[in-house]
Amino acid sequence: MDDWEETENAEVVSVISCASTEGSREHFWKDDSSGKRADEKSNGTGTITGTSSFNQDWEFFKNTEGQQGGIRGRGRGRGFGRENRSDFNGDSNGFCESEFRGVSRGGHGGRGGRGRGFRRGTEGGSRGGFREDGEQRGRGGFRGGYRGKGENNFFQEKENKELKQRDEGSADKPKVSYIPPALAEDENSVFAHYETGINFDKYDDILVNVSGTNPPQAIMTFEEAALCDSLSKNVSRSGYVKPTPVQKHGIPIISAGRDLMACAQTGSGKTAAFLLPILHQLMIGGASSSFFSELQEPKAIIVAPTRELINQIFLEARKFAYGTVVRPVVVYGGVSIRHQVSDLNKGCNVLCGTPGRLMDMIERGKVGLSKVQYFVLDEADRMLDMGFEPDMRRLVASPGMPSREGRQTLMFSATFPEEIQKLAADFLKPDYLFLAVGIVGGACSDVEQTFIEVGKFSKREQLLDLVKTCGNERTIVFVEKKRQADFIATFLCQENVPTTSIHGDREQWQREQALADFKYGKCPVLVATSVAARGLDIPDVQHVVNFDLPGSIDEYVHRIGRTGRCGNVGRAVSFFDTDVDGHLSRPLISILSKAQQEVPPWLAQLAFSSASSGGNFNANKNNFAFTDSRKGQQRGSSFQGNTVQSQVTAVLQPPPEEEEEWE
Ligand SMILES: Nc1ncnc2c1ncn2[C@@H]1O[C@H](COP(=O)(O)OP(=O)(O)OP(=O)(O)O)[C@@H](O)[C@H]1O
Repeated sequence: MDDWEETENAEVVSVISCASTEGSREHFWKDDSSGKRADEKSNGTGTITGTSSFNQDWEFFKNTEGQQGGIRGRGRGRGFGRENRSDFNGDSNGFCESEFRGVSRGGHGGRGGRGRGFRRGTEGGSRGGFREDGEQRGRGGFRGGYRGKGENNFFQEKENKELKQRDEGSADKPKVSYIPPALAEDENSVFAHYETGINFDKYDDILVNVSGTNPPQAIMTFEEAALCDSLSKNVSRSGYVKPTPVQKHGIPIISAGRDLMACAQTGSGKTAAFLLPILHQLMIGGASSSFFSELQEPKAIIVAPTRELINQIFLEARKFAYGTVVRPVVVYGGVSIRHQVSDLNKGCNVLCGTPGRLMDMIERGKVGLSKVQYFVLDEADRMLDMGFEPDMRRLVASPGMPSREGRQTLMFSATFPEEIQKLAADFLKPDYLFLAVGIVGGACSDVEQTFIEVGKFSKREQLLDLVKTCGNERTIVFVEKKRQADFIATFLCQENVPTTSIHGDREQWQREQALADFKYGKCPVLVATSVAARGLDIPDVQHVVNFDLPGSIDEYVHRIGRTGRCGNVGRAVSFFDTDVDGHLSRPLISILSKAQQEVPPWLAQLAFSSASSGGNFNANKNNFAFTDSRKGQQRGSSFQGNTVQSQVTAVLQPPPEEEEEWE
């Protein structure tokens, strides 16, 4: 059943987070009135400090409570909305029951991002009415065919008017007023990091392939990268002693001005691989931005598919640019646009954004593209799949954006399906380099993968057993549906397992709160949809549980990559329901064997029987690739370096209907 087809009388339970079995929610909030969260002082390893969003959230909640009520009432949407009130005013005991239950019906669905007509309660409001941001625009009204000149003006005026209205809010559409807490500026907070793990040095043994003409020589040390002084200092302060393979090869390629498509396993330092050479160039080029100008013209644009990920990239950029003239800025949905515009106006050399909000800023005339030298797509295969490809095409076709010859385009991911590689070629110069560290699309070998054959009705009990044995170790539980995320989180809370949840139907402040509660140990279990599958670098995540396996093998690789990062080891346990997950048996076996891990006999049997019965196995179509897609087309051409993997095949499934709304 689709998320939106909730039966009229179903009681919907939603979760903010359940952090302690002592005292009430009210107590929980009041305790932190000092402005600092008790839990933020330590992450259990003593290395992380951070700024609290707690009091601000509370203020936000108080300020918007009326609005949240006000946005309900249209459409069939049904409410999760009361969750907030029951959370904060709820009675003090039995927090699981009183805090997380709340039913609201008749929600104002707002206008769904992708043309869905209705949504549930508060969530509905947040996707519709609460969003005055670019996502909706990106996904809705600005698409379409050619417009004549006059028509363009007409549309432009109409769009400007709409933007203005949205920005100012209107009676039935409250504007997004959430302002994230100010970031801590002190050095310790900026450079907080976790330690590399015991397997960090094993990165050196990974096979690396660079294909394309004249690749520059790899560096072996950061000194060889000859980064400018301040950047070099910031690299050391970040605890980086030696570069990872993707950095050893990626940094000189980018510094040589080449376009790049880079594929390296999860958690192996791709972010720094693109940030360091870009920041270096901007620093030596005497980056200047127009302070307090209404039009900012960044030299680098970085896009990523989710708000949390782009924010993380921004924080990395801010860290490396610390104490220099380079000013990174981040824009993403769910946050007050005015707040972001005023931040932008203070100057911007590197702009990090989710596609919707970024396009919004461009269309509002706040961001000009004519000075763009670097265009970076992180999680590039996601940015170019069906969901985002039109946005990316629109972005590169936007007025002022230099053509691919006039800019440097850089793409990074842990997975690069062949179809996407072909598509990506439209954005890259023809002589781009393809860098493969290890097996393209392969899972991180530091993650021990286990599978449990389980029917859908016993998953909950199995999960409970699992998380109870994990104690306080940090665990991410992935589910397919947003509603399921709330149900499972509530279930675990009721079983006294401090749990929170993150998914695309939660307000931005709730998402940030959930991540903070998870990061700083208040809730060691985070139940998440695929919105948290890619890129998130959360310290000390020891376990990933796939309560539901994802529809695609690539998504599986990204999900389990939330643990076992940067040389640390981790565990992934997946519930395998033969009724629904059968199509994954073959690609999973392939992933397991490439990571040199044991294949459970029942999984091998299943894969074998599905292949011998004809199944939908298609030997010619991989849904994850192992090499530079140009090789097959241009045998005998000038490509250098040969990727060796080839024999593994996978089942090509039609992409599952996407439930999560992306940024
Ligand atoms: N050379 C290095 N030395 C020490 N730590 C590093 C180094 N490079 C990166 N890291 C750290 O490793 C962690 C993972 O890096 P990063 O998030 O860039 O991985 P990624 O390859 O982008 O992963 P994903 O595919 O999941 O997006 C981060 O905490 C980062 O600061």
